[in-house]
Amino acid sequence: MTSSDVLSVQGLNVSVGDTQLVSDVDLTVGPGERVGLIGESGSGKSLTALSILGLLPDDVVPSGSVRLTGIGHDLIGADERALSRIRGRDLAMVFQEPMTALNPTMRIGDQIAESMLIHHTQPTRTAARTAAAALLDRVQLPPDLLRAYPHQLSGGQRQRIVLAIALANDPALLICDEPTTALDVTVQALVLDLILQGVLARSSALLFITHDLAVVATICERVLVMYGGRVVESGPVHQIFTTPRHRYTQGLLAASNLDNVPASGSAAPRAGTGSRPRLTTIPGTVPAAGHFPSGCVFRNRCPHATDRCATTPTWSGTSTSGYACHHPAGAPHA
Ligand SMILES: Nc1ncnc2c1ncn2[C@@H]1O[C@H](COP(=O)(O)OP(=O)(O)OP(=O)(O)O)[C@@H](O)[C@H]1O
Repeated sequence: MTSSDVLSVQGLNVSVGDTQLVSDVDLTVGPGERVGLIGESGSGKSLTALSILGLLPDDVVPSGSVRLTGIGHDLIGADERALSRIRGRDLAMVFQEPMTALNPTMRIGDQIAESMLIHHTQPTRTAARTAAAALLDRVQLPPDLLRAYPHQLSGGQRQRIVLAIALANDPALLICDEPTTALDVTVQALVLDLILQGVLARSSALLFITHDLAVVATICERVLVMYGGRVVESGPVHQIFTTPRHRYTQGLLAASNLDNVPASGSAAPRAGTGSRPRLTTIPGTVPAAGHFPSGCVFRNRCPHATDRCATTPTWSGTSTSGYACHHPAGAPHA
Protein backbone atom coordinates (compact mmCIF):
# COMPACT_ATOMS: atom_id res chain seq x y z
CA MET A 1 0.00 0.00 0.00
CA THR A 2 1.36 3.43 -0.84
CA SER A 3 0.77 6.02 1.84
CA SER A 4 -1.87 7.64 -0.36
CA ASP A 5 -4.05 4.58 -1.05
CA VAL A 6 -7.43 4.41 0.65
CA LEU A 7 -7.67 0.68 0.01
CA SER A 8 -4.96 -1.80 -0.79
CA VAL A 9 -5.78 -5.44 -1.44
CA GLN A 10 -2.72 -7.61 -2.03
CA GLY A 11 -2.61 -11.27 -2.99
CA LEU A 12 -6.21 -11.95 -1.97
CA ASN A 13 -7.21 -15.61 -2.17
CA VAL A 14 -10.62 -16.92 -1.16
CA SER A 15 -11.41 -20.60 -0.83
CA VAL A 16 -13.98 -23.09 0.40
CA GLY A 17 -12.33 -26.31 1.46
CA ASP A 18 -9.96 -27.24 -1.36
CA THR A 19 -11.73 -25.06 -3.93
CA GLN A 20 -10.11 -21.73 -4.68
CA LEU A 21 -12.78 -19.19 -5.69
CA VAL A 22 -10.66 -16.01 -5.86
CA SER A 23 -6.96 -16.11 -6.75
CA ASP A 24 -4.23 -13.58 -6.18
CA VAL A 25 -6.28 -10.40 -6.51
CA ASP A 26 -4.39 -7.11 -6.21
CA LEU A 27 -6.48 -3.97 -6.08
CA THR A 28 -5.89 -0.42 -4.92
CA VAL A 29 -8.19 2.58 -4.69
CA GLY A 30 -6.77 6.07 -4.22
CA PRO A 31 -8.42 8.92 -2.28
CA GLY A 32 -11.58 10.06 -4.03
CA GLU A 33 -10.94 7.58 -6.85
CA ARG A 34 -13.81 5.64 -8.42
CA VAL A 35 -12.87 2.13 -9.44
CA GLY A 36 -15.15 -0.35 -11.23
CA LEU A 37 -15.00 -4.13 -10.81
CA ILE A 38 -16.63 -6.00 -13.67
CA GLY A 39 -16.84 -9.61 -14.78
CA GLU A 40 -19.31 -12.34 -15.58
CA SER A 41 -21.53 -13.95 -12.98
CA GLY A 42 -19.46 -16.17 -10.70
CA SER A 43 -16.13 -14.48 -11.51
CA GLY A 44 -15.50 -13.57 -7.86
CA LYS A 45 -16.52 -9.91 -7.67
CA SER A 46 -18.81 -10.24 -4.65
CA LEU A 47 -16.42 -12.52 -2.77
CA THR A 48 -13.71 -9.89 -3.28
CA ALA A 49 -16.00 -7.19 -1.87
CA LEU A 50 -17.13 -9.37 1.04
CA SER A 51 -13.48 -10.16 1.87
CA ILE A 52 -12.74 -6.44 2.10
CA LEU A 53 -15.76 -5.95 4.34
CA GLY A 54 -15.05 -9.00 6.49
CA LEU A 55 -18.49 -10.38 5.70
CA LEU A 56 -17.67 -13.77 4.21
CA PRO A 57 -19.63 -16.78 5.48
CA ASP A 58 -17.78 -18.91 8.04
CA ASP A 59 -16.89 -21.69 5.60
CA VAL A 60 -15.33 -19.26 3.10
CA VAL A 61 -11.74 -18.46 4.02
CA PRO A 62 -9.76 -15.44 2.80
CA SER A 63 -5.98 -14.99 2.86
CA GLY A 64 -3.70 -12.19 1.71
CA SER A 65 -3.88 -8.60 2.84
CA VAL A 66 -6.59 -5.92 2.95
CA ARG A 67 -5.44 -2.55 4.30
CA LEU A 68 -7.60 0.52 4.74
CA THR A 69 -6.30 4.03 5.26
CA GLY A 70 -6.18 5.12 8.90
CA ILE A 71 -6.57 1.56 10.20
CA GLY A 72 -3.40 0.25 11.75
CA HIS A 73 -4.07 -3.44 11.15
CA ASP A 74 -4.90 -5.81 8.34
CA LEU A 75 -8.64 -6.41 7.85
CA ILE A 76 -8.00 -10.04 6.92
CA GLY A 77 -7.99 -11.92 10.19
CA ALA A 78 -9.32 -8.96 12.19
CA ASP A 79 -11.88 -9.88 14.83
CA GLU A 80 -15.56 -9.02 14.48
CA ARG A 81 -15.39 -6.28 17.12
CA ALA A 82 -12.65 -4.44 15.22
CA LEU A 83 -14.45 -4.90 11.91
CA SER A 84 -17.77 -3.60 13.20
CA ARG A 85 -16.03 -0.42 14.37
CA ILE A 86 -14.72 0.08 10.82
CA ARG A 87 -17.82 -0.93 8.85
CA GLY A 88 -20.26 1.95 8.58
CA ARG A 89 -17.61 4.47 9.63
CA ASP A 90 -14.47 4.15 7.48
CA LEU A 91 -15.89 1.60 5.08
CA ALA A 92 -19.52 1.66 3.97
CA MET A 93 -21.50 -0.52 1.60
CA VAL A 94 -24.59 -0.59 -0.55
CA PHE A 95 -25.71 -4.00 -1.78
CA GLN A 96 -28.25 -5.06 -4.36
CA GLU A 97 -31.23 -5.66 -2.08
CA PRO A 98 -31.97 -2.70 0.24
CA MET A 99 -34.52 -4.53 2.40
CA THR A 100 -31.83 -6.85 3.76
CA ALA A 101 -29.79 -3.84 4.89
CA LEU A 102 -32.65 -2.16 6.75
CA ASN A 103 -34.28 -3.09 10.04
CA PRO A 104 -37.97 -3.69 9.26
CA THR A 105 -39.04 -2.81 12.81
CA MET A 106 -37.30 0.58 13.07
CA ARG A 107 -38.39 3.91 11.68
CA ILE A 108 -36.21 5.30 8.90
CA GLY A 109 -35.14 8.37 10.91
CA ASP A 110 -34.02 6.21 13.83
CA GLN A 111 -32.02 3.91 11.53
CA ILE A 112 -30.13 6.79 9.94
CA ALA A 113 -29.53 8.43 13.34
CA GLU A 114 -28.41 5.12 14.85
CA SER A 115 -25.61 4.75 12.32
CA MET A 116 -24.10 8.04 13.53
CA LEU A 117 -24.67 7.39 17.24
CA ILE A 118 -23.04 3.94 17.09
CA HIS A 119 -19.91 5.43 15.58
CA HIS A 120 -20.03 8.58 17.75
CA THR A 121 -19.98 10.92 14.77
CA GLN A 122 -22.89 12.87 16.27
CA PRO A 123 -22.77 13.76 19.98
CA THR A 124 -26.46 13.46 20.88
CA ARG A 125 -29.67 11.85 19.64
CA THR A 126 -31.03 15.30 18.81
CA ALA A 127 -27.97 16.13 16.71
CA ALA A 128 -28.19 12.74 14.99
CA ARG A 129 -31.87 13.31 14.17
CA THR A 130 -31.06 16.71 12.65
CA ALA A 131 -28.25 15.15 10.61
CA ALA A 132 -30.61 12.34 9.53
CA ALA A 133 -33.08 14.90 8.17
CA ALA A 134 -30.27 16.57 6.20
CA LEU A 135 -29.15 13.21 4.81
CA LEU A 136 -32.69 12.40 3.74
CA ASP A 137 -32.78 15.69 1.88
CA ARG A 138 -29.43 14.85 0.20
CA VAL A 139 -30.98 11.71 -1.27
CA GLN A 140 -33.96 13.75 -2.40
CA LEU A 141 -36.56 12.23 -0.10
CA PRO A 142 -39.19 14.24 1.83
CA PRO A 143 -38.79 14.72 5.63
CA ASP A 144 -42.01 12.86 6.48
CA LEU A 145 -40.27 9.60 5.50
CA LEU A 146 -38.20 9.90 8.70
CA ARG A 147 -41.20 8.44 10.53
CA ALA A 148 -41.89 5.72 7.97
CA TYR A 149 -40.97 2.03 8.21
CA PRO A 150 -39.03 0.33 5.38
CA HIS A 151 -42.07 -1.66 4.14
CA GLN A 152 -43.89 1.62 3.47
CA LEU A 153 -41.25 2.67 0.91
CA SER A 154 -40.61 1.70 -2.69
CA GLY A 155 -37.45 -0.23 -3.62
CA GLY A 156 -35.82 2.92 -4.98
CA GLN A 157 -36.66 4.89 -1.83
CA ARG A 158 -35.25 2.09 0.35
CA GLN A 159 -32.01 2.05 -1.61
CA ARG A 160 -31.74 5.83 -1.19
CA ILE A 161 -32.13 5.32 2.59
CA VAL A 162 -29.38 2.66 2.52
CA LEU A 163 -27.19 5.15 0.65
CA ALA A 164 -27.97 7.89 3.20
CA ILE A 165 -26.93 5.53 6.01
CA ALA A 166 -23.79 4.46 4.12
CA LEU A 167 -22.71 8.08 3.64
CA ALA A 168 -23.76 9.26 7.11
CA ASN A 169 -20.27 9.00 8.59
CA ASP A 170 -18.32 10.28 5.57
CA PRO A 171 -16.60 6.93 4.86
CA ALA A 172 -13.16 6.90 3.25
CA LEU A 173 -14.45 4.16 0.95
CA LEU A 174 -17.91 3.23 -0.30
CA ILE A 175 -18.36 -0.24 -1.80
CA CYS A 176 -21.40 -0.72 -4.03
CA ASP A 177 -22.27 -4.23 -5.26
CA GLU A 178 -24.87 -4.06 -8.04
CA PRO A 179 -26.74 -1.30 -6.18
CA THR A 180 -29.32 -0.68 -8.91
CA THR A 181 -29.82 -4.16 -10.36
CA ALA A 182 -32.93 -4.89 -8.28
CA LEU A 183 -34.51 -1.48 -8.94
CA ASP A 184 -37.05 -0.39 -11.49
CA VAL A 185 -35.26 1.06 -14.53
CA THR A 186 -37.00 4.40 -14.01
CA VAL A 187 -35.12 5.01 -10.74
CA GLN A 188 -31.77 3.39 -11.57
CA ALA A 189 -30.26 6.56 -13.01
CA LEU A 190 -31.37 8.66 -10.05
CA VAL A 191 -29.80 6.24 -7.55
CA LEU A 192 -26.57 6.13 -9.59
CA ASP A 193 -26.48 9.90 -9.71
CA LEU A 194 -27.04 10.12 -5.95
CA ILE A 195 -24.20 7.64 -5.35
CA LEU A 196 -21.91 9.67 -7.58
CA GLN A 197 -22.89 13.01 -6.03
CA GLY A 198 -22.61 11.47 -2.55
CA VAL A 199 -19.01 10.30 -2.99
CA LEU A 200 -18.00 13.49 -4.82
CA ALA A 201 -19.42 15.68 -2.04
CA ARG A 202 -17.46 13.76 0.61
CA SER A 203 -14.35 12.99 -1.45
CA SER A 204 -15.00 9.34 -0.61
CA ALA A 205 -13.40 6.68 -2.77
CA LEU A 206 -15.74 4.27 -4.56
CA LEU A 207 -15.41 0.59 -5.47
CA PHE A 208 -18.31 -0.15 -7.79
CA ILE A 209 -19.24 -3.73 -8.74
CA THR A 210 -21.53 -4.16 -11.69
CA HIS A 211 -22.33 -6.09 -14.85
CA ASP A 212 -23.27 -2.85 -16.57
CA LEU A 213 -20.36 -1.52 -18.61
CA ALA A 214 -22.24 1.69 -19.38
CA VAL A 215 -22.42 2.46 -15.68
CA VAL A 216 -18.69 1.88 -15.28
CA ALA A 217 -18.01 4.10 -18.30
CA THR A 218 -20.08 6.86 -16.77
CA ILE A 219 -19.07 6.69 -13.13
CA CYS A 220 -15.61 5.14 -12.85
CA GLU A 221 -12.13 6.32 -13.71
CA ARG A 222 -10.43 2.96 -13.55
CA VAL A 223 -11.70 -0.58 -14.01
CA LEU A 224 -10.61 -4.11 -13.14
CA VAL A 225 -11.94 -7.07 -15.10
CA MET A 226 -12.38 -10.38 -13.25
CA TYR A 227 -12.62 -13.76 -14.91
CA GLY A 228 -12.52 -17.15 -13.22
CA GLY A 229 -11.64 -15.65 -9.84
CA ARG A 230 -8.70 -13.61 -11.17
CA VAL A 231 -8.18 -10.03 -12.27
CA VAL A 232 -7.34 -10.49 -15.95
CA GLU A 233 -7.07 -6.86 -16.96
CA SER A 234 -7.08 -3.42 -15.35
CA GLY A 235 -6.49 0.19 -16.29
CA PRO A 236 -8.19 3.50 -17.07
CA VAL A 237 -11.78 2.98 -18.24
CA HIS A 238 -11.16 4.58 -21.61
CA GLN A 239 -8.15 2.40 -22.30
CA ILE A 240 -9.79 -0.88 -21.26
CA PHE A 241 -13.04 -0.15 -23.09
CA THR A 242 -11.45 1.07 -26.31
CA THR A 243 -8.44 -1.26 -26.55
CA PRO A 244 -9.19 -4.34 -24.43
CA ARG A 245 -6.31 -6.83 -24.45
CA HIS A 246 -7.87 -9.85 -22.80
CA ARG A 247 -10.14 -12.07 -24.90
CA TYR A 248 -12.80 -12.10 -22.19
CA THR A 249 -12.90 -8.28 -22.02
CA GLN A 250 -13.14 -8.13 -25.79
CA GLY A 251 -16.14 -10.48 -25.72
CA LEU A 252 -17.77 -8.55 -22.87
CA LEU A 253 -17.50 -5.32 -24.83
CA ALA A 254 -18.68 -6.87 -28.09
CA ALA A 255 -21.80 -8.14 -26.33
CA SER A 256 -22.47 -4.90 -24.56
CA ASN A 257 -23.98 -2.23 -26.83
CA LEU A 258 -21.60 0.24 -25.23
CA ASP A 259 -21.49 3.02 -27.77
CA ASN A 260 -19.63 5.81 -26.05
CA VAL A 261 -16.70 5.86 -23.71
CA PRO A 262 -15.84 9.30 -22.39
CA ALA A 263 -12.44 10.33 -23.77
CA SER A 264 -11.09 11.24 -20.36
CA GLY A 265 -11.79 7.76 -19.08
CA SER A 266 -14.71 8.95 -16.99
CA ALA A 267 -17.67 11.16 -17.62
CA ALA A 268 -17.73 12.32 -14.04
CA PRO A 269 -15.27 14.78 -12.50
CA ARG A 270 -12.74 14.05 -9.76
CA ALA A 271 -13.90 14.72 -6.26
CA GLY A 272 -13.76 18.36 -5.32
CA THR A 273 -13.77 19.76 -8.85
CA GLY A 274 -17.26 21.11 -8.29
CA SER A 275 -18.95 20.28 -11.59
CA ARG A 276 -21.85 17.85 -11.68
CA PRO A 277 -22.50 15.30 -14.41
CA ARG A 278 -26.13 14.78 -15.28
CA LEU A 279 -27.45 11.32 -15.93
CA THR A 280 -30.81 10.25 -17.19
CA THR A 281 -31.58 6.63 -17.90
CA ILE A 282 -34.43 5.92 -20.25
CA PRO A 283 -35.86 2.40 -20.44
CA GLY A 284 -35.82 0.82 -23.87
CA THR A 285 -33.68 -0.78 -26.49
CA VAL A 286 -30.38 0.89 -27.07
CA PRO A 287 -30.09 2.37 -30.54
CA ALA A 288 -27.03 1.42 -32.54
CA ALA A 289 -25.65 4.93 -32.91
CA GLY A 290 -23.85 6.57 -30.04
CA HIS A 291 -24.65 10.14 -30.87
CA PHE A 292 -28.08 11.48 -31.56
CA PRO A 293 -28.51 14.18 -34.15
CA SER A 294 -30.54 17.23 -33.34
CA GLY A 295 -34.24 16.48 -33.69
CA CYS A 296 -33.83 12.74 -33.12
CA VAL A 297 -36.75 11.31 -31.16
CA PHE A 298 -34.45 9.71 -28.55
CA ARG A 299 -32.62 12.95 -28.01
CA ASN A 300 -35.90 14.69 -27.37
CA ARG A 301 -36.80 12.13 -24.71
CA CYS A 302 -33.89 13.20 -22.56
CA PRO A 303 -35.06 16.03 -20.30
CA HIS A 304 -31.61 17.66 -20.45
CA ALA A 305 -31.39 17.58 -24.22
CA THR A 306 -33.62 20.28 -25.53
CA ASP A 307 -32.91 22.11 -28.76
CA ARG A 308 -31.61 24.91 -26.62
CA CYS A 309 -29.02 22.71 -24.91
CA ALA A 310 -25.61 24.11 -25.67
CA THR A 311 -23.78 20.80 -25.74
CA THR A 312 -24.53 17.61 -27.63
CA PRO A 313 -25.07 14.82 -25.13
CA THR A 314 -23.45 11.46 -25.55
CA TRP A 315 -25.34 8.27 -24.93
CA SER A 316 -24.50 4.79 -23.82
CA GLY A 317 -26.22 1.87 -22.26
CA THR A 318 -27.24 -1.74 -22.21
CA SER A 319 -30.48 -3.41 -23.15
CA THR A 320 -31.16 -4.34 -19.54
CA SER A 321 -30.77 -0.97 -17.89
CA GLY A 322 -32.00 1.37 -20.56
CA TYR A 323 -29.57 3.93 -21.82
CA ALA A 324 -27.92 6.79 -20.07
CA CYS A 325 -27.67 10.34 -21.30
CA HIS A 326 -24.64 12.18 -20.07
CA HIS A 327 -23.87 15.83 -20.42
CA PRO A 328 -20.24 16.78 -20.03
CA ALA A 329 -19.54 18.13 -16.57
CA GLY A 330 -20.29 21.80 -16.27
CA ALA A 331 -21.98 22.05 -19.65
CA PRO A 332 -24.47 24.90 -19.78
CA HIS A 333 -28.13 23.96 -20.02
CA ALA A 334 -31.17 25.91 -21.06
N1 LIG B 1 -20.45 -19.64 0.27
C1 LIG B 1 -19.98 -20.19 -0.86
N2 LIG B 1 -19.65 -21.48 -0.93
C2 LIG B 1 -19.17 -22.02 -2.07
N3 LIG B 1 -19.00 -21.35 -3.21
C3 LIG B 1 -19.33 -20.07 -3.22
C4 LIG B 1 -19.83 -19.40 -2.07
N4 LIG B 1 -20.07 -18.09 -2.39
C5 LIG B 1 -19.72 -17.96 -3.68
N5 LIG B 1 -19.29 -19.12 -4.18
C6 LIG B 1 -18.83 -19.36 -5.57
O1 LIG B 1 -17.73 -18.50 -5.81
C7 LIG B 1 -17.74 -18.03 -7.15
C8 LIG B 1 -17.67 -16.52 -7.16
O2 LIG B 1 -18.85 -16.00 -6.55
P1 LIG B 1 -19.16 -14.43 -6.50
O3 LIG B 1 -20.47 -14.30 -5.78
O4 LIG B 1 -18.02 -13.69 -5.96
O5 LIG B 1 -19.34 -14.10 -8.05
P2 LIG B 1 -19.76 -12.72 -8.72
O6 LIG B 1 -18.73 -12.39 -9.72
O7 LIG B 1 -20.05 -11.70 -7.67
O8 LIG B 1 -21.11 -13.14 -9.44
P3 LIG B 1 -22.49 -12.35 -9.59
O9 LIG B 1 -22.19 -11.26 -10.55
O10 LIG B 1 -23.44 -13.37 -10.13
O11 LIG B 1 -22.86 -11.86 -8.22
C9 LIG B 1 -19.00 -18.58 -7.77
O12 LIG B 1 -18.66 -19.73 -8.51
C10 LIG B 1 -19.86 -18.95 -6.60
O13 LIG B 1 -20.73 -20.02 -6.91
